[in-house]
Amino acid sequence: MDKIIINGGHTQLKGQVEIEGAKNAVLPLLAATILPSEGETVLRNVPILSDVYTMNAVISHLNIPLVFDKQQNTVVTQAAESVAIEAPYEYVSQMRASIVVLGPILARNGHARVSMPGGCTIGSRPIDLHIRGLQAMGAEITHNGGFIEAKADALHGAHFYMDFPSVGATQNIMMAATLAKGTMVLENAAREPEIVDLANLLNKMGADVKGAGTDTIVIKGVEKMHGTTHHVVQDRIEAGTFMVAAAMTQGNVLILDAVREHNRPLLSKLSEMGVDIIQEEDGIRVIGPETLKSVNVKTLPHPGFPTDMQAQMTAAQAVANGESTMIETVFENRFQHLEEMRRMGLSADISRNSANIQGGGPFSGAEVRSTDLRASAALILLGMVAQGTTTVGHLEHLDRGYYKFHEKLAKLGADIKRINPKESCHV
Ligand SMILES: CC(=O)N[C@H]1[C@@H](OP(=O)(O)OP(=O)(O)OC[C@H]2O[C@@H](n3ccc(=O)[nH]c3=O)[C@H](O)[C@@H]2O)O[C@H](CO)[C@@H](O)[C@@H]1O
Ligand SMILES: C=C(OP(=O)(O)O)C(=O)O
Repeated sequence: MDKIIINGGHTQLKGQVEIEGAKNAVLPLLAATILPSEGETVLRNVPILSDVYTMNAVISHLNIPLVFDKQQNTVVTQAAESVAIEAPYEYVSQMRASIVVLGPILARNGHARVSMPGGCTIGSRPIDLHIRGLQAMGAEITHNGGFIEAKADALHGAHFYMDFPSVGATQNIMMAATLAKGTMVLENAAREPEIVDLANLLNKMGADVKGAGTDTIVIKGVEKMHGTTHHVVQDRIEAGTFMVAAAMTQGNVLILDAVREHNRPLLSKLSEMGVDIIQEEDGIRVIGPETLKSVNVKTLPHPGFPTDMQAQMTAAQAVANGESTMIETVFENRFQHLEEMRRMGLSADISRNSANIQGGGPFSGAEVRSTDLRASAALILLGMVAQGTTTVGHLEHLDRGYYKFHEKLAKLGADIKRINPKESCHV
């Protein structure tokens, strides 16, 4: 099994780093390729990640011809005359995000069968909002044999208020509404940059989506959609991870083409911690201070502090001077990395969704395991600060969302290597 080995305690990251296209944008964009009934769709800046392979497999399974050119980071799909109705367990069990094919398959076929995604290590992750949104548009939904089956002779527009601004539900409902009759008004919608990226692609495909990036999205149904070309937005979570890495290692790193607007809550917290943030022509430079100051952080839906940066920010609080509280409000079980960090010397008390962190260390290298995607990145960041050798296992989580993470860190000066690279998952 692959492992990352870090020799830490002396790392000062320096240089510049390129960031990939966003995992959380490209997965729904790939799902949107189900919608066009004519033409070719070209997605550029597609990251080489195991989740992308999984979504590509789902799309191909639906009879949509798809070619992934890894040299060019491009996916090309051809509109299918007839799209299959079923996304099987085999794929959905590998990646929860495959649930976002439900809306587009239903929109194209009037009938969709998607395996129930189930929970994952960070929480139970129900899909009630996806289902209620589709029901509001006239879909009949049944659960049978581990599948959700959705049927609608003709989806229609409606008003739907989401109890919580779910990212996936917003994407599913938006895509279902593109080909519905009439106007869909989605209130308390998610506002993430990845939602805006999806709306931009849908509009280029001929849809009529307005308000993405605000809490009310209005989708006027159109007769049909066509292929187009689209550049996937930058991964703000990968960018943020390198920002935190620079901050934790007294580093000086230029995050190329980073978008300040997409990482505002993180940048503001890093500034409070004493980190220098400089906007340059080519990106954002992050300079870590000699000693980081602790700050309290609470995760929230965008534009609040992203839950996908919580583990990495917890690693930063661990090395910062002082006590801090991390409150996780989005997922109910997203503190497993703390247990692994304890093995490296972390002192933290967890009470429900709140962790009190006594920062400052000292930290020593240890053998730890990734428990989820962002936990793996956070453990590697702490490993760069801890004295001695840290070994991080279960890299299948890391490969879902980071492309050549260890190589990028090594290029910035970290003493890090990955062993058994041949067995690595597609990457
Ligand atoms: C592929 C992708 O883009 N994944 C991101 C997406 O996940 P995802 O789209 O799954 O996240 P959601 O925004 O839907 O979930 C947020 C919260 O809402 C709850 N919920 C969601 C749907 C629903 O029908 N009912 C319900 O109760 C979830 O259990 C969770 O507690 O947004 C999350 C929140 O920013 C990120 O951490 C994930 O990285
Ligand atoms: C939780 C994440 O992703 P997913 O929703 O794909 O599990 C993440 O990207 O941190």
